[in-house]
Formats: sequence, C-alpha cells, structure tokens
Amino acid sequence: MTSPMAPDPDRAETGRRATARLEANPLVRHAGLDALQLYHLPNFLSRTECKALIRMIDADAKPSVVLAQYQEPGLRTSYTCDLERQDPEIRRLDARLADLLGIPLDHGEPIQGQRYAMGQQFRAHCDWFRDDVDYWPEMKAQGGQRIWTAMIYLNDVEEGGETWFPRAGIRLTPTRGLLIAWNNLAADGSPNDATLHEARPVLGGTKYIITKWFRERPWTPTGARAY
Ligand SMILES: O=C(O)CCC(=O)C(=O)O
Ligand SMILES: [Fe+2]
Repeated sequence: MTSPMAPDPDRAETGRRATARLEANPLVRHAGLDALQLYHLPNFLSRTECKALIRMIDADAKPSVVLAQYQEPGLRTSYTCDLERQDPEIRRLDARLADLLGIPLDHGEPIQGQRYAMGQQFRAHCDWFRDDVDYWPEMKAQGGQRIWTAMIYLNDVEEGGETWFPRAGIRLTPTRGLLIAWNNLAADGSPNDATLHEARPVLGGTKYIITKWFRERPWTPTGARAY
C-alpha cells in the first residue's frame, strides 16, 4: 500500500466505481462541482428513521474527541457517539449505505452520530488521513485511507449549522433526511484538498447528523477512534 498522500491506482479505481454507481442511481443528484465529487440524495431517511436515530444519539452522546494533532481548542465542540453496529436498524442502514456507494460493507467505520447545540461547530478539516502524523500507523492498521464520506442530516436546523466546503464553493443547509456523499480523493487516488469542509456554528436549535467513513480496506478496530 502506498502512502495515503500519493496517487494510488486502487484508491482511484474505488473512487471511479462509487462515482459510476451514484451516477447510475436516478435518485442521486450530482452537485456538478469541478473540484469535488459531491452527490446528494434528498429524503434518504424518513422522518421516523431520523427520529429513531436522534433518540439513539441523545442516549449515548459524549463530548467529541479528535485525533491528537487536531486538539486545537474549539475545533469540534459537538457531542458524538458510535451507533451500535449490531442493532437491527443500524445494520440495515449500514447495508443501505454500502450498497448506495458500492463499497463493501466491511470497509465502513461504525456510523457516528453527532449532536451540535447552539454555538457548537466543527471547524475546517479534511476527513482523509495524512501520513506525516503520529496517528497514521494506527489508522493504516485499521483499514488505511478514508476514501468516501457519507453524511445524513437528521433534522432541519432553525439557523446555522450548514456544511461549508470553502475551496469547492458549496454550502449545504441541514435538511431532514438529506444524504450527502463525497469522494475524499482526487481522480488519481491522492487526497483532494478541495474536500476541506466545516460545520458552521449552530445559531438556533440543535443539529443532528450521522457520518459514515469508508476505508480503502476492511475496517479493523484497534482501539483508537478517529474523530
Ligand atoms: O456537521 C457537519 O456538517 C460536518 C461534519 C463533519 O465534517 C464530520 O463529521 O466529519
Ligand atoms: Fe468531516
């Protein structure tokens, strides 16, 4: 396996396969950006499904942690939890997400739930891993690079809480049931800097999302959990 920062034909191929699959799906919309392959699918989850997930997050959420080199105060002030993989609803959702992207189910990290209260945010970051940081050997052992991200908004937010990609030039408004998915890598399989994104502070109400990151190889837990 090459460095996560270098071009890589296998990662590039996974990216092409997922893109082709999404583009063949009549429910999926391509955001049409040059710099970033981003797709959306409105109403991927029903109101009832969103409510059930919100309940699970409220039951389990703890202050978010991030990998050591990200420990900048205020980077990620939301509450987070991993959703229980063995729960029948979560298993079904996991299978739907893997099928949507055409990435093997076992490449997915556990679905992470996140709750942002007023003023909480997740400052600009990329989801892909660098190789010049101390967490990389462990992330490599867990399944390597994060190749795709899928995120679903579980509620409408009164004000704020948008997901903003400043380099790619798109800002998404949280909308209940809306799924967004993007390729973290460029066409050659190296990380795409234009995936830089941030969750803008919530200015009114509460924001709930779930995030699923897919690795280049099967996900193998080792203890540490990346943000
Ligand atoms: O809450 C958002 O809009 C973005 C969340 C995010 O970037 C992440 O969980 O990696
Ligand atoms: Fe992110």
